[in-house]
Amino acid sequence: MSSVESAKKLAAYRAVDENFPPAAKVVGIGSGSTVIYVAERIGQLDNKSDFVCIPTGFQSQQLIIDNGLRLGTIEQFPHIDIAFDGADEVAPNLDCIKGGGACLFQEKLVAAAADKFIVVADYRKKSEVLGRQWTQGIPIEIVPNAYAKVINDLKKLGAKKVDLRSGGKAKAGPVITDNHNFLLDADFGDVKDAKKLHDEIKALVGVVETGLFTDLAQKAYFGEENGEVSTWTK
Ligand SMILES: O=C(CO)[C@H](O)[C@H](O)COP(=O)(O)O
Repeated sequence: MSSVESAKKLAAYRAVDENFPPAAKVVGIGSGSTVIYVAERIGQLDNKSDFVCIPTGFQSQQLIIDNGLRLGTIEQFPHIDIAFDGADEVAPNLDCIKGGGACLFQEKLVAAAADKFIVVADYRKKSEVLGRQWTQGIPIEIVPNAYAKVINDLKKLGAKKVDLRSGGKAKAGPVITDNHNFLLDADFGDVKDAKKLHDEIKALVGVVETGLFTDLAQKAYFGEENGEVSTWTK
């Protein structure tokens, strides 16, 4: 296993071991490559028939099923005890950029519905200022036919570059999210006030949600290159 992969696993296992409430009834499961290890660890619990897991997208739903966990929906269980998720970049105040895996809307829905939101990541995600490590831009989910207007609006707000995320080799044309929307990646350089920028972007007609997660995470676990785990707490 590479050092990055083992860092992800260490962070995820430690986060579950230290935070999973013995009496949990509803648990949010995020998306991405680090959360794979969260689902694996939760799947090793003896009491896994006692709680349901709420996914943040298609991949997350498969992780829940593959690890023998009970699947529920956010419509059935709008109050979540604890949610675990990865991040693309984390600032010391625990503001995050998320959405690299195109799941940001459901990830934010689950995080916002959770009493406790724990971030798991490897050492590359730590950042003094958001926008310095994750340089491809802030992911923004938009209603498809609004894309041209929202690109113009984002440039007026100060974005240096805005890309309509494409499917690359896997799909000609734009990525379609689990909610049948498009994604923009907007590069604003250093993000000094994530809440303010989020509010400005969210106010644009056509925007569904932004990948700026502010005031949501209580603790972040980082797997380090040397095999240790460090934490940042709000
Ligand atoms: O926000 C996300 C998906 O939309 C992921 O949580 C984020 O991209 C981190 O993924 P990984 O653990 O693979 O680095």
